[in-house]
Amino acid sequence: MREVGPRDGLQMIRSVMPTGTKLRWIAAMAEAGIPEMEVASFVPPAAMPQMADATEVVGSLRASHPGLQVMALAPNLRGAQNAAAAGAQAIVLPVSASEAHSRSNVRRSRAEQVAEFRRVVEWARTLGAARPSIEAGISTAFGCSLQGEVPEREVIALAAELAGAGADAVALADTLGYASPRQVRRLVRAVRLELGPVRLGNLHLHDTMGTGLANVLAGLEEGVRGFDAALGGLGGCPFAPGSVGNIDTEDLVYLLESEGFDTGIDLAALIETRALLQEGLPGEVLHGRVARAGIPRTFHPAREAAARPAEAAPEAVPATPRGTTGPLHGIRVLEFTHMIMGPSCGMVLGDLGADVIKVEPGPEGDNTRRLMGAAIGFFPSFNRNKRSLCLDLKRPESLELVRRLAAEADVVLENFRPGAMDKLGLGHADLSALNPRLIYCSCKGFLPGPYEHRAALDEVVQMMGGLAYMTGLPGKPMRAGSSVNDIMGGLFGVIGILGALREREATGRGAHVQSGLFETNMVLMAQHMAANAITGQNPPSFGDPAMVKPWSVYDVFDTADPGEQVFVGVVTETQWRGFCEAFGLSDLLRDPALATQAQRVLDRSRYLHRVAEVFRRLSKAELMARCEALGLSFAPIARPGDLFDDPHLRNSGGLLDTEMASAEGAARVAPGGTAARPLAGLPALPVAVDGARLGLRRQPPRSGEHSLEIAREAGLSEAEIGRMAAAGLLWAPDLPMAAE
Ligand SMILES: CC(C)(COP(=O)([O-])OP(=O)([O-])OC[C@H]1O[C@@H](n2cnc3c(N)ncnc32)[C@H](O)[C@@H]1OP(=O)([O-])[O-])[C@@H](O)C(=O)NCCC(=O)NCCSC(=O)C[C@@](C)(O)CC(=O)[O-]
Repeated sequence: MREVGPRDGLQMIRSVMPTGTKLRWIAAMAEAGIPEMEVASFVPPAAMPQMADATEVVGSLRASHPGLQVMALAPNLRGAQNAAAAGAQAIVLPVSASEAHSRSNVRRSRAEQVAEFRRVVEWARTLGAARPSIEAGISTAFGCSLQGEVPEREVIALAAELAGAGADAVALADTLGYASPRQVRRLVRAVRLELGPVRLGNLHLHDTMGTGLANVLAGLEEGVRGFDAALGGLGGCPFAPGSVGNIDTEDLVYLLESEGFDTGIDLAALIETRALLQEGLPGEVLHGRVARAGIPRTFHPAREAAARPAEAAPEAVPATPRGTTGPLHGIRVLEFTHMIMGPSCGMVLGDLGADVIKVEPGPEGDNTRRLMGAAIGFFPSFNRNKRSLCLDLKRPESLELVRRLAAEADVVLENFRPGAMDKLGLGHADLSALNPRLIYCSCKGFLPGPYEHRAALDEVVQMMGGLAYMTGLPGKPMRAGSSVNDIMGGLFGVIGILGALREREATGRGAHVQSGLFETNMVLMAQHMAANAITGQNPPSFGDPAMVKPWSVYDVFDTADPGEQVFVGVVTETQWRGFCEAFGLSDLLRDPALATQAQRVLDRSRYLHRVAEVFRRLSKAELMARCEALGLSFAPIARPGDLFDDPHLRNSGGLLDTEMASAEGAARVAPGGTAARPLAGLPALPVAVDGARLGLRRQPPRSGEHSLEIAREAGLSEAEIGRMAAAGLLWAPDLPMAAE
């Protein structure tokens, strides 16, 4: 919070405030907690008699308020030198984006004022460590009453030029108060991208059109954390006709505190300082809604609200249960995917609360819906919590809608063949040029390198990446029984996206995230590569009887129930003792050849057949109950169909009741055309946050189920949507299909 009333506010008032009253007013505001203030303007007193006491004001405040950041405005080198001599810790030099305003305000062209700014920076450098910081304030950044529109690209270029000239910060000023929140978002975003977050200075807003506080919110959303304001809403630029008051400091404090930002300012004490302002400016009308209405009893400063126990909080909207909105609520993902790797990445983002739009070819949608055999379950497993938009991307007329969506999206996600998205005009270069904040995630077979042009499947990378060797029998490589790399590759994509989202908060810039199937498999192989490096040998595979199991008991055993097996693990000395005693094998404890785990591991044949005999006499249920009572690790050998009834999964929110209708391949398996289970509990994400699981907000969509609502949200008129549908560019189940 920077108070600019003593400078921007007073320069618009004809009467001159007595220096003594001014100093008392500024002191009172500082004591109310205002941390920094523009207290004067170093201009010729003849031009602005209100500022004739600038040197005295700055000098006196530096002496009386060492904790206050004392700042001043100076239009030129001479003013900056005077300000520094008086003791100003920071100097703001105005540089107009509007040529006409520049000539009216500082009687120089914009280029001449930039040159003046350079001179100021160069002079300041000669002062060494004690120099004041030099800020550039870009006036009329959002429009000008003299010139009219101020092109955004000129403001961005000016900001870059001033930063390049050595500005410590570059602030954006809406001198006329014409800005809208949308304009603030765009310009702040672009300038921040150009300068980085550190050198983006304050947002200086006026409230001419009543949009001041709305613009503050837009700035906050774009990461701005410094705002100028004037007590009593005074202010304006005498050289920009039509310029009226700054946003009001008291109202801004009310807004920021209510939004949870701790300004460190005592609002009541601040409002009291209006009396001193009024005393110095008798007859002047002061603005400000909070001061007029009084601070409501419902107001709780951020620090106080944070310290209040939850039950004492005002009747709060009940916290939205996690899983209803989720931590990625507000993030928009545009997904172009098929199979597993891309869809699983999008589903995790959707589970975390993002709005995921899956763009599918029409009218039948993603081919994955119609896969058969072992792939029959792919679609419903990896496409919940998404909306479906059916578009023909091969026709350039469709691309306008996709571009509109990409311009507003946070994330684009794709897993097509290398180069396929570029061919469509939707590659990273195309879309990031459209939306520099975009995070573009490509899930591919291989990361950049010699193999990057290759297509890949999970099985391919399991074979070439050693996993099939490690899983199979000697001479019989075997892939893992699930698409481990596809799913994990999608997850690594999510991790990259989350990192890029976090980084974007600081830089304002998106990123190209890439995730590779082969490289994912290599994460799984690290332990075996390390084993090879240590022993000098390839480890035997898990299917190889020669593999040395590192524990006393770590095997699958038959039980008395025909065909039913149980895995049991005995992995510590304590477990071994308890196990032998409980199962009538105490003699093994007395055998000196089996005294340590290291001995047992090398001589398992000496006792494992005894263990197997004992277990074969017990039912599956009895064996598991005894293992559970003993605290041993054990597991039944489950098949997929057993898992729907697993009591732990069922009673812990671990299964999400998912419609199977999107698995269209099922119609060809089950006679009669219906899947065996129209609704099935499929696994939720394996994480709980504060004890809650992430849930199902949307069933896997029908193809094109949300085409209409998405097209409308993107701003297409009904007529445009109708034309696209008639031309066979866009499909929705409730629209008449295009003529074949
Ligand atoms: C999987 C492959 C090999 C298939 O490779 P592919 O068959 O060559 O297909 P594609 O995915 O590259 O191309 C899709 C085509 O559809 C088009 N298209 C797309 N959307 C639209 C639309 N809306 N409207 C109109 N057209 C559309 C798109 O433009 C493109 O057109 P083309 O360039 O061929 O003319 C490849 O995609 C790839 O390498 N992807 C990256 C790596 C990857 O994801 N691999 C894993 C996929 S396999 C999997 O997930 C399951 C599996 C098999 O691994 C399971 C297991 O083994 O356990």
